[in-house]
Amino acid sequence: MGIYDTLNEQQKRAVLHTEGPLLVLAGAGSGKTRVLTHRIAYLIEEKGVNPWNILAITFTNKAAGEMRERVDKLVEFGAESVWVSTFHSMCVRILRRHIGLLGYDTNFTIYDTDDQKTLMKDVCKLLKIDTKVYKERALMAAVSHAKEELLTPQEFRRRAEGDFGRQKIGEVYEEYEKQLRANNALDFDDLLVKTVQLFQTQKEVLEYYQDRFRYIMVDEYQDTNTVQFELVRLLASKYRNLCVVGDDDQSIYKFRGANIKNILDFEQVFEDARTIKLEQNYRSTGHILNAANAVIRHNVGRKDKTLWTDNGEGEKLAFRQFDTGYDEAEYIVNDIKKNVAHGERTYQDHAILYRTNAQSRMFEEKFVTENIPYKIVGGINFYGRREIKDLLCYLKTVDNGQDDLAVRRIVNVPKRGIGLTSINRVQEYAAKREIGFYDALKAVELIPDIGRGASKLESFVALIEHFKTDAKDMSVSKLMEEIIEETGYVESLKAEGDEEAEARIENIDELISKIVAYEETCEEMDEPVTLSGFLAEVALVADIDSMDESKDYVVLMTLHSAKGLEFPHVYLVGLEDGIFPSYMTITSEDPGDLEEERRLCYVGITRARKNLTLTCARRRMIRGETQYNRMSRFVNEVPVELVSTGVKVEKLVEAPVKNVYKQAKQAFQTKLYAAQKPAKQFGTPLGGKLAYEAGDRVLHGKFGEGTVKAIVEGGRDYEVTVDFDERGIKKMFASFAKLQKI
Ligand SMILES: Nc1ncnc2c1ncn2[C@@H]1O[C@H](COP(=O)(O)OP(=O)(O)OP(=O)(O)O)[C@@H](O)[C@H]1O
Ligand SMILES: [Mg+2]
Repeated sequence: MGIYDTLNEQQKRAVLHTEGPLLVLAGAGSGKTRVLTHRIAYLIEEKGVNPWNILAITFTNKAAGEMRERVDKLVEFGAESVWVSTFHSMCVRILRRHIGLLGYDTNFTIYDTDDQKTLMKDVCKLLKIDTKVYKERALMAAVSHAKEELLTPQEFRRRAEGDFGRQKIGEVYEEYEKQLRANNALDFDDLLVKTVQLFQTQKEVLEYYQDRFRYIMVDEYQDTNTVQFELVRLLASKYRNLCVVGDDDQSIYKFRGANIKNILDFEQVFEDARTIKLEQNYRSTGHILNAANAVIRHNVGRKDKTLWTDNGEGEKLAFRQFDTGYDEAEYIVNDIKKNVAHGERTYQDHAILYRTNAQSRMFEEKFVTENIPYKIVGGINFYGRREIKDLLCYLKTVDNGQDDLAVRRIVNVPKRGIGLTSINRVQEYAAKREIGFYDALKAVELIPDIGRGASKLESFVALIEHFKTDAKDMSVSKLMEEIIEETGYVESLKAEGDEEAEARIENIDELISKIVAYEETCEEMDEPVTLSGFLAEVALVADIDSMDESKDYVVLMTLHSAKGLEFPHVYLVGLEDGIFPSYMTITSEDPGDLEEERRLCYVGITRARKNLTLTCARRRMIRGETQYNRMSRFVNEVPVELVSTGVKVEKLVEAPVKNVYKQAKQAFQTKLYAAQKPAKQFGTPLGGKLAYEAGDRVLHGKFGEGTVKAIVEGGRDYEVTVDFDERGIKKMFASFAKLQKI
């Protein structure tokens, strides 16, 4: 039996222990996730378990995807019937079927953080809450925390008796819930809470899923919170075949309610649970592992365990301290360039990990000027961008007119002369009649004092209704293109004279690529393509999912997002007291906070397989001010003999520019532009005359002087290729490029 031979003794024991509760508690890179995938294979192939009866829960969609891939490789038949899922997507799937039993519509909307914030603002306004005293963000966190702890608004208020501040929060929580429900919407926490409620109140549903999921596995168990634990407990309580794997040293989500007690109490909750420890690390070199062990040993509240490896010592860790954050970024980008130029590594072998998203900017700028492909995971989240949100709100409105926030966002976007006064009148009317915003719009003739605004609102409704009709027999991508076309969205971007219009249009194109990809996956999986399905998927894409392994680029992300992943070369940056560990944790009265920060450092170090570079800067600009920071205490905790601190940077060799991604995108764009009806042109109308031609010297605002190489008709506009003296060859649309003949 080939595949099980690659497991060590303890791993094998964990794989073979299939009946009854099992806890695998082990350090980073010891093969916990690998045990889970092999266990799934073993259950199916050796124990004859129906794949349909297996549920594997992971933390991120990315991890779920990887696990799915590994299982597909190991299992010959039936792998696709195994549910490999995150908590959230599992809950969405269940709720889409059964939430009717809780009085919701099955096409409920999922609110992301931005939507939640807008809603919270509304709630505060309605309750006349002073948002200087009660900040929206803090209120959102309080509500979220209550949900993680499975506290209803009523229970929350009961517990808050006698505490004026908490009472106020309780009121907010109650109203917030009311509004969500009125909009037929759930926030992220609700996905879990409602599923637990469903299981608690609907015995048959619970039993159905208990029978369905006879074998349950949970990865990254140390980061489950109360509601997640409850969900797993309910599902597993009938057959008790539950295997959880985790590492108490990697618990990094306390701020999100993760409860380390879930790991420590596992043996109590599930009596007769077996515990298996894994001690051999297969991921990293000896030096990297020793550094990780040395750092984590400074935490007091932990079960001691030491990992070993027979991978050999490997190279020493590199440590570099720079004058500024800029120098730090420059060094790292050049280092990566050098590694790639030497043919030792590809771009995707490198990951830059930082404490907070804001730290990405400096690196981004450097990557852009060096023309190195990179990807930010999280941070400037694609789906957080204005144009993407606008278009998604159109889709949401077409799908489910009950989402007031979505409708309000687009009612005058692009501008169609609908004023705030009209919108407020509609809003008031809706509130008074206790109906949705869109329903009020549909009855606009009944709204008093609406006056001249009425006809514009009516045509907005007509437009949406027209899309709704079309949506019935149109693919999602076609629908999206139609919406873009008929609302004149792109044209309006252009007309705004927004400097970023070109980037925004690229984003829109990217959204369409995303929709097409969704449709293709559905086809492959033989699942129906639906607008609700697409929106649910989008709502679920944790930031981490913007990472796509098939493309070659450097990955930048926060330490939190890096959990469970591995890279040949990792850069841990911004290692300064005040940044990492953060200022908050240094000054906190609770020493537990610093320990959590140290666990985060342990997670970071253990992502590296072969090379680990630690960097910091003496001074850096933060929120416009220069800060002088000491080297992080975590660096000091790494034994000095494991570290090399060479100061000289080798001479750089130019890396070959390999930009497959851009090329693919350009090809797509050309296709998309060509597909659009020429009647809706914007930009330099084709057939119009440009002031220059191929061979001419031209000047560009940003790229300087260059020579025009080619001019091609690109559907809506001329596509001009220019060889810039300083910046090389670039393709651009004539109307955006604003080239001047010189
Ligand atoms: N017995 C083994 N033989 C060879 N390689 C192994 C073995 N066990 C694990 N590995 C490899 O070691 C690496 C780490 O494994 P895995 O990701 O499963 O560890 P983990 O314990 O889940 O780590 P983390 O705590 O970071 O999530 C992977 O590349 C995996 O393929
Ligand atoms: Mg893992």
